[in-house]
Amino acid sequence: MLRWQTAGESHGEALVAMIEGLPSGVEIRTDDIREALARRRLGYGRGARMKFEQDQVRLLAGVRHGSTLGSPVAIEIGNTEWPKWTEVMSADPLPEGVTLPPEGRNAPLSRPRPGHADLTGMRKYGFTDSRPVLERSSARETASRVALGAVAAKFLEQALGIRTIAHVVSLGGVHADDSLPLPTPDDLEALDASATRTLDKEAEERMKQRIDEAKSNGDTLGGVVEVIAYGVPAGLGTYVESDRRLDAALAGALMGIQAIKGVEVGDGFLEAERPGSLAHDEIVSDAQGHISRLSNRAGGIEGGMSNGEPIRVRAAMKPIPSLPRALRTVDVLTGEAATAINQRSDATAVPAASVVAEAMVRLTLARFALEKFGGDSVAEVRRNAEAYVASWPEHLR
Ligand SMILES: Cc1cc2nc3c(=O)[nH]c(=O)nc-3n(C[C@H](O)[C@H](O)[C@H](O)COP(=O)(O)O)c2cc1C
Ligand SMILES: C=C(O[C@@H]1CC(C(=O)O)=C[C@@H](OP(=O)(O)O)[C@H]1O)C(=O)O
Repeated sequence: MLRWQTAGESHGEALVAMIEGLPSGVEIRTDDIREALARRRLGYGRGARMKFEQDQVRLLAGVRHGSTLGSPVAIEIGNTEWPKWTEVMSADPLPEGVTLPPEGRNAPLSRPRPGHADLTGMRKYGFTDSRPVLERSSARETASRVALGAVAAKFLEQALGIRTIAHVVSLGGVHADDSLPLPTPDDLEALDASATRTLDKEAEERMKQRIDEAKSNGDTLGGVVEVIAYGVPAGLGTYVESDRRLDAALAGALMGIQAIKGVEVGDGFLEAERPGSLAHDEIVSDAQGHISRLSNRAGGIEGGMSNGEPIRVRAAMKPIPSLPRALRTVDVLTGEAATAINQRSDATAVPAASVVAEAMVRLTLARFALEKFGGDSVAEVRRNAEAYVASWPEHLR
């Protein structure tokens, strides 16, 4: 089974990510990971840190001469801010006699921020300061998952021809025109060039205006992102047990991203409002006698299995909870009313969240594809997948 794990604090020395269970022969370069990480840093409304934080990537293990070995892949992403944080975040006790002045970045954070893990994290782990909580609950961690997603993407494409794309469908209540054609992986350059990762230029201008307004009001914005996966063969996941459903796994993977509060598969919540006659994807036989669909409202998943249509999932992100216009809280040291600490922060990170969501979809599809097809080398996975499809009667392929 494909497994992955990450470690690292937001202002620690580095993030570390591992993925185990990939076959040999996946071609991957440090630059592929670097590019994915650069994409996550961009986006209109990102805060100051993203302007100077450079992700220093090292492929530490599992890859030789640009190709995976079948052994665990380990990736390190160094924090360029580390020199400023070495003492505050030192793993070892500070040398005898060295104490940090209780100001600046050393100041105890006793005013938990609503909308963050701060308050409950302090109670749960026994801290009187939210620093140890925010260091790991911060979305800095998503850089590790994007790095892993870049590796999964190479596997999916090389073994199975699966490609993904992610975009922003709404930001701060401004919706991109949903009658526009869905983006495909060929739109990646255009999406990279877009400040809000949307192909609707007119909506983009309004989104940017909305972000500017929010910023000048000391406020923040959320939005909705969508990931589409093309070329996924029918039959990943299963209806036979709930915990093996592909839709459930994708929903869990997306909900596991910081600040994601809702997930839709296909037309999702809109489906609940439609009559059955307008909610499903009718099956027809085309001119060549091949089975096909008249629509894809299901988002490529029926019965917990991919059905061969593009997979389409959406995630709703809440507004960034660290507001310049600070929210009310209580100082846990004095019990007195206070306003939440507000360090520099993003006005919105919805474009970045689309990149993170894509990484989670890639990882989840890679896990399900390996479960279905197995194989210790890319060539073996490919052979298994081809034999599987070839086993269907001609008209079902
Ligand atoms: C890519 C990304 C960037 C984020 N940047 C910030 C930020 O700069 N400031 C902030 O307060 N929250 C930021 N967040 C959101 C917090 O990490 C998130 O709201 C917090 O972890 C609590 O969310 P939860 O209740 O869903 O875990 C970001 C989230 C993501 C996905
Ligand atoms: C560092 C990243 O995002 C951070 C996510 C984040 C949060 O609270 O989630 C808060 C901010 O960090 P800081 O408080 O150090 O400015 C963001 O910059 C990143 O995405 O790489």
